[in-house]
Amino acid sequence: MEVLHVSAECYPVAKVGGLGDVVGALPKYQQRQGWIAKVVMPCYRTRFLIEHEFELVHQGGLWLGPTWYHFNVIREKHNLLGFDLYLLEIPGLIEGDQVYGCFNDLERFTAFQIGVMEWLNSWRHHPDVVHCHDHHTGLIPFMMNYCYKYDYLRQIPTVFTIHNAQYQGQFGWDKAYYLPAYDPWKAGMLDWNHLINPMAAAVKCSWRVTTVSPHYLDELCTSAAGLEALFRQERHKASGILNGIDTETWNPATDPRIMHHYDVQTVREGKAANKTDICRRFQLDETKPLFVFIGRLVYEKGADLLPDAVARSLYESQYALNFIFLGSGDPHMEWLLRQSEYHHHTNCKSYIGYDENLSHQLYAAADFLLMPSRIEPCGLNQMYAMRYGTIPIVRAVGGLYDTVIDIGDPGGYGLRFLQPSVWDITHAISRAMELYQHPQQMLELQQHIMQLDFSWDKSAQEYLHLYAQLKP
Ligand SMILES: Nc1ncnc2c1ncn2[C@@H]1O[C@H](COP(=O)(O)OP(=O)(O)O[C@H]2O[C@H](CO)[C@@H](O)[C@H](O)[C@H]2O)[C@@H](O)[C@H]1O
Repeated sequence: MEVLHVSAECYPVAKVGGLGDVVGALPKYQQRQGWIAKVVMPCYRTRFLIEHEFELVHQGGLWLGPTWYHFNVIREKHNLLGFDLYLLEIPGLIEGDQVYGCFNDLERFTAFQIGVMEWLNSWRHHPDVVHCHDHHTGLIPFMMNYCYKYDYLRQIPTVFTIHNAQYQGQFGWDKAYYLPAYDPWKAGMLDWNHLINPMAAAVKCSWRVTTVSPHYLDELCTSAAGLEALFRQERHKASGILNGIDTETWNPATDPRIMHHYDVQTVREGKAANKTDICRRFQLDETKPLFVFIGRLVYEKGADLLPDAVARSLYESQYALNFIFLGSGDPHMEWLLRQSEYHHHTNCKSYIGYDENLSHQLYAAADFLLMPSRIEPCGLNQMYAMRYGTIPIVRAVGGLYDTVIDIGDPGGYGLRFLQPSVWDITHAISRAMELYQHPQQMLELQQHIMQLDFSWDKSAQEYLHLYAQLKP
């Protein structure tokens, strides 16, 4: 069985968020389970490209409307990631190390998808499945089905995984000429609300659709940024497969990014040593419980609620706790967090920016991780936190609902709250403070969550079952 993953991100080549983590790990686990897994992504000029050796495997050309682009496909030479990694270079269009947010994202990602189609069309054999991730690859299932040029690829099963349905990549019909000629009777497959919507097109045209947690799939049927009716309609071919985590990259016993390694037996001392380091760096009192938030600063993640929750919790607890925020994104939210630090500088610190090393160090040092998400398709941070013995405080939504059980419920090991509101977050923090007063109970919980199995093995198996059902 051979699967080709198509994605805009793949760790450690280029990562903006959780999509990169998943596409960097799932193929590796699939490969270990005896399949052939390959990844193709755009060739950004990241450090990975500069520091590793690549070989040219294909040269071709593509039309983006009236414009002709030459493209190359290069392969990483030494199989460093545990699977074949292909980068699609389009000189003059995909330049620089930026993944998203260029003025011409539409052209970059549409050309990337057409390039993938052209390359696939030239293969002498077929992959058994083409697995696309999120809207940047959402036009591929449509092109495989309805573009005359790619008739040869129609029999290949396609799977589309939704990591975040908030971003759909819509654009106007005036840009329809970017696509290679397609059956005009099928134009409706591209349309949602009078726009070309790659996310909707992928849901309609893929053989199977998956979401990154079962609960998120249920939520999409009632709340999907305008696509609810579509999800209800296509529910029969959709399933929720919970993400795993790469337990080799994320292992407190070996993680090269953290200062003090530890395991289940040494978690108390190990976390204390990491906490001391971090608290010294951020000039915080290490005897107080440490709460951290790590993530993209966007409305979905509820980051805007944090400043008020911090102020209230500090006031109620008489400044008996500390916060560190690591994130970047919406400038207004960045400003809010900076203001929070300014007003409560003895107890609250923020690092505005992206820092992979610091994120690992915070998972290792913190007592609690806050995730007040309004929307969370799966969430990886809570699983990383648990692997590092950090107790998650999460809003019961999407994958957070599927992965964290409240300590008040049988078998529980985390803290859950219902509403994305300052009041609910503050209440959850006060429950955590109460727990912190009982070191033995904390230790038992830490040891328990470190042993929970969130590895990819089970989920990779579920994808295998799914692929096996797809017979051309
Ligand atoms: N400033 C920063 N510095 C360092 N590291 C940072 C960082 N900001 C974020 N990260 C890292 O980026 C990743 C974020 O992953 P998430 O799953 O939480 O979110 P994201 O919303 O990007 O992913 C989407 O896709 C994933 C994968 O399917 C789903 O889990 C998720 O719910 C969905 O929203 C984690 O590895 C985190 O440590």
